[in-house]
Amino acid sequence: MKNINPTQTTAWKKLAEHYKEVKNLEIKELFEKDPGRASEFTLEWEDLYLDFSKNRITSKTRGLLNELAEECALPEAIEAYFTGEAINRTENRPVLHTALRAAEDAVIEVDGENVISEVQEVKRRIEKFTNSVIDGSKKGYTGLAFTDVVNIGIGGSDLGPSMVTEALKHYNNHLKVHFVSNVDGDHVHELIQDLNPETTLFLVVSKTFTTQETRSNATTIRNWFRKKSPQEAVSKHFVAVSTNIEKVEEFGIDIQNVFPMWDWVGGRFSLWSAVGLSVSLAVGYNNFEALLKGAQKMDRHFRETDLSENIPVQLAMLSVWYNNFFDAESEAVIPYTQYLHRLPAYLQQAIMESNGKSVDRNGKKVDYQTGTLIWGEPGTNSQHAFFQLIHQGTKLVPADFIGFKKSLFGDTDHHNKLMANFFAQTEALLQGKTPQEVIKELEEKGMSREALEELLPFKVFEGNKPTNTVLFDKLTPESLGKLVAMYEHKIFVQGVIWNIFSYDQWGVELGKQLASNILEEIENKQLNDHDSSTKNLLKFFLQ
Ligand SMILES: O=P(O)(O)OC[C@H]1O[C@](O)(CO)[C@@H](O)[C@@H]1O
Repeated sequence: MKNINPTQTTAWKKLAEHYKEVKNLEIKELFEKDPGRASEFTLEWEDLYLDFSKNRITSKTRGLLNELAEECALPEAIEAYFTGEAINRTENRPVLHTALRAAEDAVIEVDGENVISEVQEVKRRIEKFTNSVIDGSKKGYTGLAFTDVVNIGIGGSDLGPSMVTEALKHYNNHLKVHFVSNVDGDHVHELIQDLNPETTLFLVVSKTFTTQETRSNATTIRNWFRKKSPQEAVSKHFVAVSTNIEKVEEFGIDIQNVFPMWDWVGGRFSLWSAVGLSVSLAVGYNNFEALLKGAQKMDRHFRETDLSENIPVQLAMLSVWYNNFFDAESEAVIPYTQYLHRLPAYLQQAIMESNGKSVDRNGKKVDYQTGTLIWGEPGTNSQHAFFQLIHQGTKLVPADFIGFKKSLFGDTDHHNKLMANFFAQTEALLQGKTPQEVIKELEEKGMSREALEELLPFKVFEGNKPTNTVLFDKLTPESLGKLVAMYEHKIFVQGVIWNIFSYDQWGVELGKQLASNILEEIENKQLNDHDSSTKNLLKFFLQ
């Protein structure tokens, strides 16, 4: 991958000039002037309809953003990504979550070995295991079939599987799937008090198998389980997903019960591997496979489509436009389905752990903005929570609105209301409400001139707030796969443009180290040297 400072490119300089022409443009005027605007800035692909016309862009902006992508050598970078080049340079690893959903006959080599056969082998194991748990042929230590599954993991070993399991709840079978992640003991104790050890399967999911939270939760659960069952029962109830077989064995999980994963899969991109075992158990292997299929289709689209028509590329470049030229610090993701209520949390890790970097690929501190802050909640709940700030606050918050033409239960009354809000919000954010419109409205209500003038400034909406609308036919495993892969590739593109390494996460280490030192001090009631704030806090805690 090339090493290019984006701000030194010709396209960046042109964009900086162009920004001055565009920054005060009103999107609604652009619509008035150009009847073809909506179709110009819409991409339709399979069951996905992406409308990005409600953005502060013109055709020239789009052209320049595409030039920037070209100048930053994005096409070559995409090839390096898909073909297994070690683009995670600080860990010297390829980044191959795409191999997990590649076609069976694909050839992707790591150290001269085609990894696809191994991937397929693990998938067959996932399938067999899933079927045996669902049909009840795999039994617990007293001969009963499993009713509950607990995924023990954190970060990428939790957020992806739990987001997808929630998203696909409609497709669930009889198994109840739970997630425990936080090292907060109240999380795990709250969960186990209602579980029957005879009918519960535990999946200990940890790429490294060294993560404090996961090891603590797994230990607590194993101790609880051991009190209620004979020693040999552990092998019937505990399964692990990890790259670290040694540590798994040391922990006491039968080696036969280990599903491997690989160093070339980043934790936050691992839901497509055996890390997604909980998903497969919850919705059945065929649905898991359909999820992968959706992602595979998005991979193809991303790899094979011209930059200007490429969905993840266009979304990424718009995000760069707001982040680096408009100084927008955050982006909201608003899914109009309750099923996707964990999507913002999932994307927080995927996006912020990947692109929250301030050192470029030369090891030099960047002098431009990188990773955006991500936040969101489902609509319509979010409308009654933080939309006030998006509509009338001082900050610019570009937002992705994600909706579906059909609901899953087919209640059209509700769905029409939901989607009316979906369309109304992006329109309101675009149009705003002018002083004239407010005056007219208040006059019609018979308000006195004096009262009207006092109220006027509070009732005006500036509008001109950018949104992308992502509309799918229906929330299915396949459409979800496409959606998640779309964001994964958006992350990749932004990392290329910002010239940073998106696939390491050194920034999470320091806190872990300090926590382990402080734990020792707390346990021994012996405080070491700290800043006076931390020292006082620790003293207060220990009192
Ligand atoms: O799967 P593991 O190794 O337990 O790691 C869990 C999470 O911890 C991190 O390394 C850091 O928070 C994430 O990247 C990862 O998803």
